[in-house]
Parts: sequence; C-alpha cells; structure tokens
Amino acid sequence: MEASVDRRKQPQAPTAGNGNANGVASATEEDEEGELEEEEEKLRLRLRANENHKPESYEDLQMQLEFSPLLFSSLEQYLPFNMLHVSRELKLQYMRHILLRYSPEGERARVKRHKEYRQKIILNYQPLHRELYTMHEANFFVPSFLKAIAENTEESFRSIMVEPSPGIYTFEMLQPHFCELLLSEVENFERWVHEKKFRIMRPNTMNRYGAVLDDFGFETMLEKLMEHFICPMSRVFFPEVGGSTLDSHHGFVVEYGVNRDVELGFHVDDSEVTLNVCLGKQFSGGALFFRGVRCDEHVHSESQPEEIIDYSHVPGHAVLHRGRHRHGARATTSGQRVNLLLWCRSSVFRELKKYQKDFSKWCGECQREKKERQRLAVGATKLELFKRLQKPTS
Ligand SMILES: O=C(O)CCC(=O)C(=O)O
Ligand SMILES: [Fe+2]
Repeated sequence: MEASVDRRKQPQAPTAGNGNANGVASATEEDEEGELEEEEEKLRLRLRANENHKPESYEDLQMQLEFSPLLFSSLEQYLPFNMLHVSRELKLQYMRHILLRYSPEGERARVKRHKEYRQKIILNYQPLHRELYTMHEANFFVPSFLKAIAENTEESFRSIMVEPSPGIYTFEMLQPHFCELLLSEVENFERWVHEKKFRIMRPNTMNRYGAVLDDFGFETMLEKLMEHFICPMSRVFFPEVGGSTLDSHHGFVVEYGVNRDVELGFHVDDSEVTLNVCLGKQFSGGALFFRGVRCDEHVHSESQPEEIIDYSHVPGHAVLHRGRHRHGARATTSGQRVNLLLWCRSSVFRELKKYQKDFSKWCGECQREKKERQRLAVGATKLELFKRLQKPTS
C-alpha cells in the first residue's frame, strides 16, 4: 500500500489524513506574488569560502532586501578578494546582482508584493505586547532549555530531551507567561484584521486558520530564535539535511478547535527542520502522528511499523523534527489548541539536493532499499563461493 503525502509545495487538494490514510501532502507557504546586463556576466564568486573573512551583518536592512540578511552574510565569504574590503553598500550591490540572476522575474515580483503586504501591516498594526518582538531569552525560555543551549553539547541537549522515535526530539521550551502573551498578541492581531477587514495570507496551503508571525513584525525575533537556539541543536541532530546551514525561516501559528481547523492532513513540511511548540490553551485530542522520513521519490511509500508514532502536545513543550518526516495532526476534539511553528530552511542543502540521488542518510525508504541491495549482493557472493567450493578439484 502506498501512502499519499501532501507536499504543500504546489497547492494540491489536501488529503484527509488520519495516519492510516493514503494521502501525504506537502505543506508550503501560501503564495502571494527585476535586470540582466552584460556587465553582470562579469560578476563572479569564489568557489571556496574565505574562512578568515568576518562578514558584515545586514540585519538592519531586512525590510529593504529581497533576500535574507543571513544569506548576504554567508555569501560574503565567497566574494573575490578585491571585493572583500570595499564598502558594505558595494558588497551588497554586488551580491544582490548575483542573487537576482538566479531568481526568475515572477519570483521577484512575488517577493516585492509580499514585502509591500508586510509593510502595510507593520505600518498600521499596533502591537499589544511590544516586549515579544525582540528576543529576551530569560523571559521567553525555561531555565533548563537555556542551560542546555548555553552548554551547547549533544549531551546537554539530550539531557533535556526525549526521543520517542528516531529523529523526533521533544523538550520543555517556553515559559507559560510567554505563551499567554503570544496567544493574546495573536488574538489582538486577528481582531485588528477582522475590524479592518484586512485580507491576510494564511500560514500555508493546508491551514485555514492561524497567522504568519513574520508578516506582523516577528521576523527578526524568529530569525534569532532559529540562529541562536534551533541551529545549535539542528547542527547536532540533523546535519545530513542541512541542519548546520539553516539560513531562512517561516514562522506562524496554527489554530484548532471550535470555529477553527479540526485536524491537519498527512504531509511533509516545506522545511529542512521544523520546530513545533504548543502555546495552549486547553484542549483534548490534537496529537501529532509521524510516519517516517522520506525523500521526494519515496514520499508516498508505505510506513514501517517502527516508524508509526503518536505524540500528544503539552503547552510550552517543543517537538523538533525533519521537515521531511511525514506527519499530521489528529482532531482537536474539545477546547482550543494553538501551536507555534518555525519552518527552518537551508538554501545550501536545497541546492546540493538537486545533484543527488541517494538520500539513504535520511530517507527511510532509500535506506531500506540500500540494505536490501546489500543483502542480495552478500547472498549472491556467498552462493558463488559455495559453488566454487563444491567444484571437484582436478
Ligand atoms: O498541528 C500541529 O501541531 C502540526 C502543524 C504542522 O505540522 C504544520 O503546520 O506544518
Ligand atoms: Fe507540518
């Protein structure tokens, strides 16, 4: 039996997934909606990064840039020698031109529109709890989480984690007060959207409720959350899917309950690593179900019994998993459940993936096929040896 997964990439009819279902979708950000000159042909990057060069920060230009400020900082190490010490503006211009070469016009127009959409919200929406919009780790996170991150070792991370199934890590993360404030901020934003009759983009192609936190001012704070708190763990637990090179994110909340979504179909996320933290409130049901990690080719393949696992959300607690770990959420049968999602992406991993065929380092089905090939090869060799031994020697 094949499983069918919603990839949330191209909007597809989402399949109602209950874990046994044959539908796997692919969750993608909801879609919203540039010049090549001869001179630009001369723009080149070096093949190897100049590790000794300390790149600039471009974070203050976040709102003006079409690409993540982190991408510019990473790319800077690849600049030719003569560009390394020119002004920040010149470096930025040089890298922007190179990046724009790779981004099709339609995509550029989409990014521009999205930027305008965000600016419209940010200029008009009055936040309720401004203290949430800048990273204040002592107020956001529980002490055990902060200690593990500060120690920054596999041992310290594992000391606060439970791994209910390979590649799924759960741990206590957010303070109850932070969860309450964030819930009230989201409610405030939704009230504003309703009053102003503003049409907002939903978090992805599968959730009809919820809001994109990056769209109303949380982008910088969430970027820090990814860089300083998720990257250290991903580097250790998910290096084979770009966990060491996460460089962009999509942050949102999803809402379930009465007058909201009830469940979420079987899907994979448009992320390399996903952080999913329950903010509350009180609810029953709503468990996450997981069904093994798969590459594109095997996304619909059958699950092995050991890959089947359910996890019940606990407010303040996080689940960290690969985006390609097939999952869905069971019906929230009473109350209201709101979760914070951070889809973390690696442009380097996505680029390299285009040239690869064997994903047996992380795809359960590639691994199974590889083992099977090895088993057959060992069997054939044994048979051959046996035949040779049987032959009478003359
Ligand atoms: O409801 C949940 O906890 C899962 C949400 C999720 O998987 C997603 O939005 O991609
Ligand atoms: Fe998901």
